[in-house]
Amino acid sequence: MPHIHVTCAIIERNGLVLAARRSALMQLPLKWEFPGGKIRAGEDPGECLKREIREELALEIDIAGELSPATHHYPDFIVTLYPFICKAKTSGFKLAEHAEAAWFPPGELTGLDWAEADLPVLDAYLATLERKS
Ligand SMILES: Nc1nc2c([nH]c(=O)n2[C@H]2C[C@H](O)[C@@H](COP(=O)(O)OP(=O)(O)OP(=O)(O)O)O2)c(=O)[nH]1
Repeated sequence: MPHIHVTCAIIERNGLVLAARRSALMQLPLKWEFPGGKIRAGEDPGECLKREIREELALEIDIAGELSPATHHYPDFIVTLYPFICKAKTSGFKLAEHAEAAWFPPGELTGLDWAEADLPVLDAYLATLERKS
């Protein structure tokens, strides 16, 4: 069973969070995710994430923190997500791969149809916001 290692970005700006919807042609079609991608051999995870976000959304980010990695078993592969909390330098983005992306108030994120691996990541992120409030 393949095991892939994927960085993903929880990108904040002005109290909103960016979520992206996978295209119909991608694996896990039309599921919502935190954008990111596979870590290349020898690549620093933070650099991987900045590269992926630039490629997929033409967005520049700063990394502000990270959450614990989360491993999920899909029927045909295993993924470990490495989630980073990021700040976007600008609000505008340009879709290169995703079906759509949008800025959401954190409280609306749970209503999206997430890739299953993201559910514990989303819970952990929302818990960090609870602790801050
Ligand atoms: N980017 C991302 N991928 C996720 C998340 N949750 C989740 O299960 N995945 C899965 C979907 C994909 O099978 C895999 C990531 O692959 P990808 O296609 O986004 O990565 P990539 O851009 O490096 O792909 P590629 O260059 O090989 O086409 O991880 C998530 O929040 N973000």
